[in-house]
Amino acid sequence: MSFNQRAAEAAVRDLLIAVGEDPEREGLLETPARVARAWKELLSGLDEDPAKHLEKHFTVETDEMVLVRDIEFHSVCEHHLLPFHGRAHVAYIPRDNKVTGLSKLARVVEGYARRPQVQERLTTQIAQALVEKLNPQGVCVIMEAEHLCMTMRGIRKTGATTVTSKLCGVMNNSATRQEMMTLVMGGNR
Ligand SMILES: Nc1nc2c(ncn2[C@@H]2O[C@H](COP(=O)(O)OP(=O)(O)OP(=O)(O)O)[C@@H](O)[C@H]2O)c(=O)[nH]1
Ligand SMILES: [Zn+2]
Repeated sequence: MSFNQRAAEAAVRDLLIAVGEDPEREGLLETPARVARAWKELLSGLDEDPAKHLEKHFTVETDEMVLVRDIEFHSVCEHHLLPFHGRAHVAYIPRDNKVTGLSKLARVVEGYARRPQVQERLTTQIAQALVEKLNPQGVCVIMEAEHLCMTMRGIRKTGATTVTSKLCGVMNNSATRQEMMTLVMGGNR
C-alpha cells in the first residue's frame, strides 16, 4: 500500500478534533495537508527497498575495513510515532575486492530509518542488507540515538542515548565490538 495523502489529511483533522482543537480556525486550516506531506517524507522508506542501493558495486583491490561513521539519521519510533535521531556507523570488510559506493551506505541507513521502527531492528536491517548484497567478510553497524518518546514525554530523560549494534561474519566477536565502540564513540565522550 502506498501513501494516501487524502486519508492522512482526514486522520490529522480527526486527531485535531480529538485533542479538543478546532481544525477550522485560521492557523490550522492548512495543517492537515502540511502534516500529511511531512509524514509522507518521514516515512518515505516504506516505498523503497533500501538494500537495492547496494546492488551497484565495483572492484577495488582491498581486504581492509571500510568504515563510514557519523551518518546522521532521523527515524520514527513505532510505539509512539515520535522521532528518534542520532548517528549510524557502518563498517564492512570486503570479500573478493567487492566494494560499494560510500554514499550507498548512507542511502541504506536513510531508507530503513524512514519507516516506523525500533532501533534494534533498524540496526539489524542495515547489517543484513550489506551481508546479502556484498557478501562481505564482516559487517558492523553501530547506532546511537536519542528517542523523543523518552525525552519529551514519559520518563523525560533528556540526554539519554541508546546504543545498538549488529556484528556479522569475522567482525562478530567481543574484541571487535570493543574496538569498534572505541573507534566510533571514543572521541565523542
Ligand atoms: N527496545 C526499544 N524500545 C523502544 C524503542 N523506542 C521506544 N521504545 C520503548 O517502547 C516502550 C513502550 O512501552 P509501553 O509500556 O507499551 O508504552 P508507554 O506506556 O508509553 O511507556 P513509557 O515510555 O515507559 O511511558 C517504552 O519503554 C519505550 O521506551 C526502540 O527503538 N527500542
Ligand atoms: Zn517511542
